This record gives sequence, C-alpha cells and structure tokens, in this order.
Amino acid sequence: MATQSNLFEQIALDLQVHGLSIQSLDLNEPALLALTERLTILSPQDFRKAGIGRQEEHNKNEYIRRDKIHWLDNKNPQEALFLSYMQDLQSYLNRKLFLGLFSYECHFARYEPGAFYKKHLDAFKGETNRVLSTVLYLNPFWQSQDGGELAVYDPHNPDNILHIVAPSYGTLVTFLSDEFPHEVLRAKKTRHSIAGWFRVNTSVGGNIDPPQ
Ligand SMILES: O=C(O)CCC(=O)C(=O)O
Ligand SMILES: [Fe+2]
Repeated sequence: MATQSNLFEQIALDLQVHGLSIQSLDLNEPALLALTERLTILSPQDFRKAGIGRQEEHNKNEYIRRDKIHWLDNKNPQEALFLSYMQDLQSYLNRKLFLGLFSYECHFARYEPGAFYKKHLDAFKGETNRVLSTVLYLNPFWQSQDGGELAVYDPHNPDNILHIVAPSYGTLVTFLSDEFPHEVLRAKKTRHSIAGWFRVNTSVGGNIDPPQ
C-alpha cells in the first residue's frame, strides 16, 4: 500500500502521462476512516437528489442520473479531514504539474439499487473551471455481481471503453474533467462514493468565484 507522498507522486505521474489515474488509498488513511465514520452518521434525509444543471427538468434528470448527494464542508470535522487531505493533494499537483488548481469541492453520492449515471463529461472545454475530477469509493466487500462500475471511455474514440473500475473501498480515480467521458453502470447494491472537482480560479472583478 502506498504512503501518502508515494501515492501523490504516482497520481501526478499518471496524470502527466495518461490524464487519468486509478490508485488505492492506504486503508488506514485517517481521511478515509473519517469518511467511513461520517457515512455511518449521515441519514437518508441528509442526501438530496442530484441535479444536472439549473434548467434541466426533473424527468430528464431521472433518466440521466439517479444518485443522491451530500456536499462536504469544513463545519463537520470528519468532512474537514478529507477536505484537508485533498488540499494536500492539490498543493502537490500544483507543485509538480503547475496546474494552478485553486479550490476543491466534493459531495458524497449514494446510488441505491437500480441507480446509475449515464455517460457524460464533467466539464466542457472552455466553459468551465472544473479541471480535475476525483472519485473515491467507500464500499467494502464489493463483488463483481454488485455492478455499479465506473466505465471510462477513450477521449479520442468515445465508443471505446478504456477502464472498468469496481467501486471498491479506498479506490481513488482522478482524471481530466473535460477529456474523459464516463458512466456509472447500474448498481445492484447501495453504492457510496465521493465525487469531487479541483477548480481553477475564474473570479472576475475581485469577486472570488464561489464553489458549487
Ligand atoms: O461515482 C462515480 O463513479 C462517478 C460519479 C460521476 O461521474 C459524477 O458524479 O460526475
Ligand atoms: Fe462524472
């Protein structure tokens, strides 16, 4: 299992070469354990239906994605521990790759049995300040029959699957947000993840661009 600095180094290398990284966190990583604990405390009322943009109507949304989400913030100590871990990753990637990442936002996502998220890009070139997507999985003992894999497609040939990633506990996927189409296949068991985005600053006129 990788130490934190080895892991960050590996992610930076993968991103540099492939634009995508699939790694596993140390299973004793305090930030991972904090999230696990937080998840046991969150109740269904703490999650709300995820949207796909302000203008989208309800039915279309249901067809595209069926997860429920809970945004992380620094008020909760367990969430704060993970946010600080990702802040460390942000600083590391900025030092190594000069990405100029400015902030990180993320939410828990719950996919109940039958839920999915159809093929999409997290960002469109030139239209967004989301630069790097991250997904961390929180599902112990995930079996292949449980479905719910992340399918990552080839940016140059979006019909080609590049990777099928099981949402197993501690797996962290990082990729360029406007490059890789991806999809969450139908989950057969409740599936938890943290989806997040590193952003660059697009503030204008001295107003700091707000997250979310
Ligand atoms: O949970 C996952 O595997 C990916 C979720 C995702 O693509 C998203 O929330 O944008
Ligand atoms: Fe996504």
